[in-house]
Amino acid sequence: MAHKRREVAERQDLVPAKLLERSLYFHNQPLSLRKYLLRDDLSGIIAEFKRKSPSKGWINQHAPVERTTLGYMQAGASALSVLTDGEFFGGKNEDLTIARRFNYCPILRKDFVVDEYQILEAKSIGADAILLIAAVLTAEEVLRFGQLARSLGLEVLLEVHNAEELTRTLHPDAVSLVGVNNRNLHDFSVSLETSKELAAQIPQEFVKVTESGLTSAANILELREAGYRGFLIGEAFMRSSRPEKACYSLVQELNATEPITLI
Ligand SMILES: O=P(O)(O)OC[C@@H](O)[C@@H](O)c1c[nH]c2ccccc12
Repeated sequence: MAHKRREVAERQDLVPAKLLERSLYFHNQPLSLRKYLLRDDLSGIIAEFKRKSPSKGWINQHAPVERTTLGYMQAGASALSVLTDGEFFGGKNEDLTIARRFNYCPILRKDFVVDEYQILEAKSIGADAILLIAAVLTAEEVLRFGQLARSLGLEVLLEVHNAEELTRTLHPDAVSLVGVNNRNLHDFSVSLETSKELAAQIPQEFVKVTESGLTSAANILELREAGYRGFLIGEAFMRSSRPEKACYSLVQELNATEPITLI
């Protein structure tokens, strides 16, 4: 997080917050991730563009962001998640601006938010929603960052790993979706049980998203049963040389079990 703070300070030297804030006036009304996930004619899949990760190293160095994100949406994803962190995930802000230019759908900006400036930045690059990670934030920060995001029309997905993080940081004035991360931050192991166990503790008013380690239609159906409406999937798609095709196959697999064909 110290690295993130330095990076934000450098960017703020280039474009001061006041200047960035004034430019936001010209931006379009964001799309609601909540609403897209609650539609029952869509898959609920949030397809992620991620080149590398701390647990796996490089996952995909070559897939172009234009073709991949456009392909994800054509395949039947409900929304996109784009990593903009460079150090650990090989992303950049430009990846999100490109995804924005090519797609009409909610886009989640995935980064480590430690400063208000990053929220102005998220809006300025065309995001519709931001991620706040409970494990690295205080309850006061979640509230402050969440309210700023809301005032800009951005939705907040609060990421938690356990009940302690959930009860400590969940604030209805700041958060509209809760994401349960199945990946253990300490040893990177994944268990879908994490999502199953926490589901009942998340109040109804929040849209539930399950994150990490999802690989099959069976995983999605199982977690939908448990109350989840959003399914964040990165690696299972990105490890293919054509991530959008992997997404298409998963949606087809899901369609085979659905009474209606998902669009
Ligand atoms: O690649 P996976 O196992 O499908 O996981 C996607 C997503 O959940 C993961 O990238 C993620 C979840 N929370 C994060 C916070 C920061 C960066 C990345 C993440």
